[in-house]
Amino acid sequence: MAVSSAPGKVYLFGEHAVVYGEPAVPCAIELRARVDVEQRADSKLRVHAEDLSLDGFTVEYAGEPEGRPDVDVSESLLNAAMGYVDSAIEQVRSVTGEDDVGFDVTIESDIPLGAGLGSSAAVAVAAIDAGTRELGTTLEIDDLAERAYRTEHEVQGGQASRADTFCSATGGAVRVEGDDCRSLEAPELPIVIGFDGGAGDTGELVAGVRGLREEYDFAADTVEAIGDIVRRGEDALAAGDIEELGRLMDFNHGLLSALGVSSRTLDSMVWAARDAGAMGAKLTGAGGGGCIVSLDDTNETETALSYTPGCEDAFRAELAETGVARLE
Ligand SMILES: Nc1ncnc2c1ncn2[C@@H]1O[C@H](COP(=O)(O)OP(=O)(O)O)[C@@H](O)[C@H]1O
Ligand SMILES: C[C@@](O)(CCOP(=O)(O)O)CC(=O)O
Ligand SMILES: [Mg+2]
Repeated sequence: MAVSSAPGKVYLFGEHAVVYGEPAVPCAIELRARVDVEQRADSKLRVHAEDLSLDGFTVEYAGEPEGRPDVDVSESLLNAAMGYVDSAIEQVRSVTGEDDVGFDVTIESDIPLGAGLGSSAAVAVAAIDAGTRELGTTLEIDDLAERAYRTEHEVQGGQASRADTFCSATGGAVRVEGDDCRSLEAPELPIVIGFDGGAGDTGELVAGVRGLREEYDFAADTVEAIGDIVRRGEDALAAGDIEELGRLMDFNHGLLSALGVSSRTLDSMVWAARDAGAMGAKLTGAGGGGCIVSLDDTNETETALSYTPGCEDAFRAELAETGVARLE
């Protein structure tokens, strides 16, 4: 058996715009997905995912298509739910050339699903890493990140950036622009997260922004303006100017909101954080529901969020220095 874990992330800046070639700066956080992979004697895939529930049932399924879980949900929902693991296992088969190999896969994760903290990337990175190692191949981190990116690209309907997967594979703060992925020096950041208990569908939200961008020049300009914010944000990060980072995060949230990917609860959490004195606050990830990220070195934001209607959980997040971890 091989076991790997990989961290989730928050975006300091640049989600969505990064899909169209603008830069983005995500930052890995100490919430991890852990994936155990064991080769089977047959060619079946059996997945046990405690945290993935469909129609109220924990997902446990065996291979395609006859072994799909017997739950009353649409095919597209089923594909969105199983797609990342199925596609990660396909990557393992393709890297190793062992097309008929079967696996038992068990996933445990601290990262809420679909909430903008990069659970999909962490699961893809950890599954590909454990699966390839189970077959005797240890991938270089860059290769691992690239393979995990292909998984996200496939499941998100051909629309994904390398940001989440590179960040999860390497850990730390990173900068991604197209296929140029690099690690950044980052000061210690007082990250506070608010979670509304909900989720957004990354593929759908990305498609929504794409549509707006094609229809309206000013939406395309908005995407470019997010790129400008990220470039200013990099300077602020390099200078350790956390107040400026916060201002730029506020601006970034406004532009994401203009692109239609915020929600009432994300906006109320953002405002609660700002009212509590946070240096800045924005949604993180695809949006639609899920999490906001704010910067505050006092306890005020966390406390204010915990009393904010619609906020289910508020917590501080530590930067994860380690990306993929090879546990067994
Ligand atoms: N613990 C888990 N077990 C199984 N699949 C998971 C798990 N966490 C995430 N996933 C996969 O990732 C998808 C959520 O990814 P996504 O919509 O991109 O949101 P995010 O990456 O922001 O959490 C889930 O629908 C599922 O396919
Ligand atoms: C919206 C996007 O920029 C980030 C999505 O992040 P998440 O899956 O919501 O954690 C999409 C992408 O970069 O592939
Ligand atoms: Mg994702």
